[in-house]
Amino acid sequence: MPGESHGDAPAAVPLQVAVQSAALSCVNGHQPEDQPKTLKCGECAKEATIVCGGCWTHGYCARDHQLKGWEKHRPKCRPWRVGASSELGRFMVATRDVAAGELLMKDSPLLMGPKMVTEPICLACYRPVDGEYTCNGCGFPLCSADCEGTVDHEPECKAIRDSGVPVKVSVFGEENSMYECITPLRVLNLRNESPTLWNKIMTLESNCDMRDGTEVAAITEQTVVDIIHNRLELEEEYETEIIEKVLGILDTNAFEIRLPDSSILGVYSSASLLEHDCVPNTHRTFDADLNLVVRAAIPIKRGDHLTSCYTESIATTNYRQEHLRSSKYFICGCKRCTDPTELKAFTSALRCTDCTEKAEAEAKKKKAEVQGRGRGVVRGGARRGGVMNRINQIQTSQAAGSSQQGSSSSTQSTASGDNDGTGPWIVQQDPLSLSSSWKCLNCGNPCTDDYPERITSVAQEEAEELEESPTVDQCEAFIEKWISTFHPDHAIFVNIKYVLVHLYGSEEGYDIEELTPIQLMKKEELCTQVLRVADIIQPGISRLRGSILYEQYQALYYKAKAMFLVGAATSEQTRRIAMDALTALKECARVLSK
Ligand SMILES: C[S@@+](CC[C@H](N)C(=O)[O-])C[C@H]1O[C@@H](n2cnc3c(N)ncnc32)[C@H](O)[C@@H]1O
Repeated sequence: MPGESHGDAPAAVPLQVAVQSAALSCVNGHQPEDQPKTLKCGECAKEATIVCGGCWTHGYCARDHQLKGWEKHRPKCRPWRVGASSELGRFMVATRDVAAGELLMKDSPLLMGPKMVTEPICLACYRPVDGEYTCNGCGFPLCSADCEGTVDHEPECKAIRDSGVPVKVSVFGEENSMYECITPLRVLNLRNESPTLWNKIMTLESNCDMRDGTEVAAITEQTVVDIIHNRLELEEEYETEIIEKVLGILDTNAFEIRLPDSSILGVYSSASLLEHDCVPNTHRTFDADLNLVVRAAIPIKRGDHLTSCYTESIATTNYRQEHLRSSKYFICGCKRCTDPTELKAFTSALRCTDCTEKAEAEAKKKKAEVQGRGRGVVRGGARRGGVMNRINQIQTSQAAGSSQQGSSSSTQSTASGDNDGTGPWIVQQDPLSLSSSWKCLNCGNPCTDDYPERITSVAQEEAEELEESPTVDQCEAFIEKWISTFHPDHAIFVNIKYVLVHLYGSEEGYDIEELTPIQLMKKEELCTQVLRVADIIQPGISRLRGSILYEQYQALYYKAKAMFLVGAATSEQTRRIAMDALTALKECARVLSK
């Protein structure tokens, strides 16, 4: 038709196929909202025979009506559909190729509330509170009278009011378990107050069968169920099974929303269907109205599942597996988890002492030979010490494209090297098996018993303590202490290096303007090391990459300036470093603008 463009309209899918898929994805006995029900043609209201192959939810009587209606449907259409399998439950599948950064969904919250254990926060605006103002109805601290009587706060306020015993929160600024039944109560309240929202939430996976008999279920039984039944006297209103189902749904599906001064929970309908993968292909953010915005992090192919990471991404395979098993009740079989090297990210790998010692001895021998041969030649070359020497070393390694730029010649360098999967790295042979042995990729020697787990947890504990109030010196000392034990890209190091990258430029005495060229190079090296891992475990659009790229830009920009000023770089060299800084900044802007 003249003037109409529907060349990019999705293919047509026979209605029968869509109905079968909907039946498959109809779990928990509920028909998901977005699946075809009674389908009429969007153009003429006749019985539909096909559906739009983009979203699989919009029906037409025939292809010509689909093409005619495409411009109208386009804004509502989406590039994914819901699928289902016995292993995964429901999941999302791309119905066409999707470009990195493309919007996949903008999901509004079905419900929000405090985390089960949280510092005291206002139950209306979620800002931290100090107890100066308390709700006249229920006694919970709020930030002001404006927050009293808000719709969000009403369910728990009413339940407490009705019980006749107001709450008294007396400890502030630290985690408090008095908040654990608030969000469950808000969900339960929907059963009477908003059946539509209630039904939407009830279609979400609760993992009830798997939770049954677990420690988590036992604890919640003693706390949340007890408070609701005995303290609030709502036993007749909410039976134990429904409270447990709500708790299971919250555990399995609630997203943590990080606000400027606190963290809360949000329940979302579509985004809950994202499948887990330790290398996700989507990126999540929250907009100002706390809608969950999901974009493709990398290019996604038609037929690929849309995935998100449910657990800490910078963590060892054992940590991720344990977290997913105990809180989401599944064993992750993703490519990262099943590969002993984690796709060469090496975030769980230890260092083989035997191989490292051998390599060090060889390196020493070679160095002595070279020094013996070169004696008399080097001496005349006026070995420049200090900054200039170091700058020269780094420039040389940069020119050679070395991945170990700026690192010492030590085989225990903190830089990422030997990442081709053959280095002296001790990895788990079968990462999904709890009894798997650990072996060195180089010499094949096995590691004794539970040593990897034990040493990792000792270092992890130390790292967590350090992260509470870290300093540059402490982070450097930590890396120095553990570098002979772990791969330089071990998750513990990546986390500490992430902190360190930011401290170089922000800690008192380490202001970005005041950093020496050596310190700027150190910051740059650390960025390169963290980015190597980030590119594998959080590729494309990711907060981790965005944040490090910004620090890399800063390091390069100030390095160019500092080197030029001390005469350590020519104009051409300075221009090249500045161009690298610009490239990092451009990529940072691309990543963070999504
Ligand atoms: C947030 S829900 C995802 C939607 C869910 N599949 C459904 O049908 O409602 C999380 C649950 O989905 C399943 N799941 C998600 N990703 C998985 C994966 N990679 N492997 C196995 N099960 C997975 C697990 O049962 C998990 O507890």
